[in-house]
Amino acid sequence: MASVARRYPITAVLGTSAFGLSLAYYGYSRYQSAASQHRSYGRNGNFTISSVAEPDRLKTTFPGSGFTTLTLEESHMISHNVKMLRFKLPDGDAQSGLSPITSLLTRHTAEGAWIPTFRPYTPIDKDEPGHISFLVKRYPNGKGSGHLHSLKPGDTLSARPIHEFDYKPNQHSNLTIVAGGAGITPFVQIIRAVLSNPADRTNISLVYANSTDGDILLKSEFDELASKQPDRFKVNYVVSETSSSNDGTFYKGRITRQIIEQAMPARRDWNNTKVLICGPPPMIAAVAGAKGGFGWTQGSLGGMLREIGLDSKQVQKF
Ligand SMILES: Cc1cc2nc3c(=O)[nH]c(=O)nc-3n(C[C@H](O)[C@H](O)[C@H](O)COP(=O)(O)OP(=O)(O)OC[C@H]3O[C@@H](n4cnc5c(N)ncnc54)[C@H](O)[C@@H]3O)c2cc1C
Repeated sequence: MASVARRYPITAVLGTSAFGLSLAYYGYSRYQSAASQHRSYGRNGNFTISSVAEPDRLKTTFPGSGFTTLTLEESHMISHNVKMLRFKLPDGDAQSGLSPITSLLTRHTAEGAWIPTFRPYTPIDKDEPGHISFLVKRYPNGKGSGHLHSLKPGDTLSARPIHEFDYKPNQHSNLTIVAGGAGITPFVQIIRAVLSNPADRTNISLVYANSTDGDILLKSEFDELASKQPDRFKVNYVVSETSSSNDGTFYKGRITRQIIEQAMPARRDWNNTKVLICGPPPMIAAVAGAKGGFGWTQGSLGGMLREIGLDSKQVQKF
């Protein structure tokens, strides 16, 4: 995931150097510009899967500029380090109205700090009116994840949308998605959007890597989608350590070039294929080459995807 790089502006500014300050400004203006760009996407700067079908009935929450205040309704741990957080939207009748793939840039100022912390998180719910939910993995000493895990019902969070990837039905014949850990969250929206649209013929192949099989997020949903639409959605789980209950359906170890090649369509169909990748920076570096500019740019294509002959235009790093 680009998170380590996206952290740089804030950590640098804590060092109070002029360089740190300019990095912080650069980081924040990038988010501003991403949000402005987002405003150009449809009604209220957003559209949803449901808005495609019923554009006039939709009432959306995020205006496309400025931060919106969300109130935590409830939260619970779903694994040893991942929490599900369900927030109330300011208008109980509205949906989030976020198009795939849009994340929310959260902002909070820690006690005693003089500069806010900004971190992106991706809503994973099915656009239920009045609510928005996140799955947040906690990192040791994590500023953003630690803050979200510490929130109690009634506490508030400021967030604004950042559009990460402009998805159009049938734009690609195949999407190969490579995700690591909580890096799956940006792709949940797009997987649901593609597979719930009968007019969309895009095939999706997911390579999803985790430390243990217990860390796999939303596994039952992915398994159900794969069993209902086996020609359109294939899942390949890769786990470093498998439990004794592993039934042999996982690849053991780390993502390899062979796993990716096996997940991708036949080489003759690569022209219209897009590979999307999000996960820990070392995983992104190994699979697709490191992001550039402290994580603010795509960086050149490297790693396994370059070795197998993909072009940088066919790959999007998050
Ligand atoms: C587009 C996008 C969407 C995202 N959506 C989600 C989401 O829905 N849910 C979610 O949980 N996260 C998501 N993230 C990651 C999130 O934004 C933060 O980067 C993450 O929570 C860590 O931030 P932190 O402030 O807690 O940790 P930091 O204070 O930045 O770092 C604390 C420690 O954790 C380590 N660390 C931080 N990030 C990672 C990582 N990715 N892998 C391994 N070690 C790491 C650091 O090395 C450091 O030692 C998303 C990231 C992007 C780019």
